[in-house]
Amino acid sequence: MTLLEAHNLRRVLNDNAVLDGISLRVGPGEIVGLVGPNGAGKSTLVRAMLGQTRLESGRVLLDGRDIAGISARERARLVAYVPQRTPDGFPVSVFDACLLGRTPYMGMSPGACDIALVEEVLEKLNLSSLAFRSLDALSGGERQRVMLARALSQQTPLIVLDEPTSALDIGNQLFSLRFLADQVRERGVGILVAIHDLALAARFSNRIALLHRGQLIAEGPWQHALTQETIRATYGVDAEFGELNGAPVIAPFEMERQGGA
Ligand SMILES: Nc1ncnc2c1ncn2[C@@H]1O[C@H](COP(=O)(O)OP(=O)(O)OP(=O)(O)O)[C@@H](O)[C@H]1O
Repeated sequence: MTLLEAHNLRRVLNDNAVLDGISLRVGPGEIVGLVGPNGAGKSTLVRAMLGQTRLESGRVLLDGRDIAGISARERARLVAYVPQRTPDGFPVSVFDACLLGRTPYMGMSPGACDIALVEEVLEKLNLSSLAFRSLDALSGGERQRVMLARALSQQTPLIVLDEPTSALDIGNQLFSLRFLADQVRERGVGILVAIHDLALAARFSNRIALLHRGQLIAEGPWQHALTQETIRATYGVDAEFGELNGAPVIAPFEMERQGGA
């Protein structure tokens, strides 16, 4: 079974193919790490796979059905999205922001089980002390952690995240990704995560999809997708690989100049 499938997606902006024939799938119980340099098309692909982008061609299947034919409410029961940027000017409490994640299941107002679930998620993510603070009054990293809590409150079989650790310190980066990996193991959730940190991507993903100029350059286990050749061709840097306590280490170096200067 596949939770999310993209078939031959093509998106052109300003005569530029931002997505150029991309096919990708995410199944239950796996984390797919989407990596690639700035402007590669990661956010565009993420939004396309959520049915939020007009496409020149291609189609996206969510839970086996064309996403265009699935209502917003049903989509929200199937997939939760953590966007790259948290909206400003959103003066609700942390608790209410997470409760919004329960909207696809609620009638006019939240039930006791919705409230209990949000309380539980906030506690598990060490956010209970912020529950009644306004979202607008939080730091960037705190807000990013709340957006993850909101997505988890949605209790979907699929979670799509666009750079969910970009504002987090190293402790919270590890904590958040470990928490997501636990969701995969315990609940069989499928995850698509766009992320810049190649070592973290390698450590937590079952599969890596490497995007460059709108095309998938490599896809597979990180040892296959992230090689000196693919990193050189996409990021324009050299890389050395290692392992520390079982965790991959990927160190970038400036490429040596050919022929000197
Ligand atoms: N509205 C737009 N009009 C024209 N070009 C756009 C528009 N939105 C995005 N692009 C271009 O599409 C390309 C892909 O952008 P996208 O945001 O998907 O990249 P990304 O891989 O997520 O980058 P980053 O790592 O910097 O977040 C970029 O070259 C960007 O400039």
